[in-house]
Amino acid sequence: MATETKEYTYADVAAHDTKESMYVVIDDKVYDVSPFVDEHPGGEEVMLDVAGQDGTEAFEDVGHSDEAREILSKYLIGNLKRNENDPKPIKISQSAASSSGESSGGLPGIVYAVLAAALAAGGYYYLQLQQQQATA
Ligand code: HEM
Repeated sequence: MATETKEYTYADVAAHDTKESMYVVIDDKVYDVSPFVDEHPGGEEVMLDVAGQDGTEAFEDVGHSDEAREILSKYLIGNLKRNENDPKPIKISQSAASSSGESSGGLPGIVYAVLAAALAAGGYYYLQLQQQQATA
């Protein structure tokens, strides 16, 4: 009740990554879910996977019910104060898959940029073609 909008940094959250004291970030809000770990219908393992981290994607991927969201809201302790170099929300399924192969960093960004450029160019030529056809 007394805890209103306290601000936590990612480092504050990361310090609570055990079953006994577990903070988790969901949608930039910080939850102390320690009392719930044992009760979680999905098991404690998955909770431990996101303990002290941003579990937004993991939480959303499961498609939790409104009831689950209500339970979550009971454990709200504050807001996350994000810094630029904080890690991105982790995704359980991906972190398991990507642990085997190490791909070079920066690539996805370039891939998106090239795709966007290709789409833009494609759209432009398509419009030009249409105009040519209309005036012919
Ligand atoms: C952090 C706070 C969390 C809360 C309060 C929470 C709450 C709940 C609740 C109430 C259920 C029962 C089904 C429902 O109502 O949707 C559930 C199921 C489940 N949760 Fe969570 N959950 C949390 C985090 C997570 C995370 C991080 C994962 C990671 C993948 C996860 C995975 C699952 C799975 C797999 C089930 C389905 C279990 C089954 O039906 O056998 N949960 N959770």
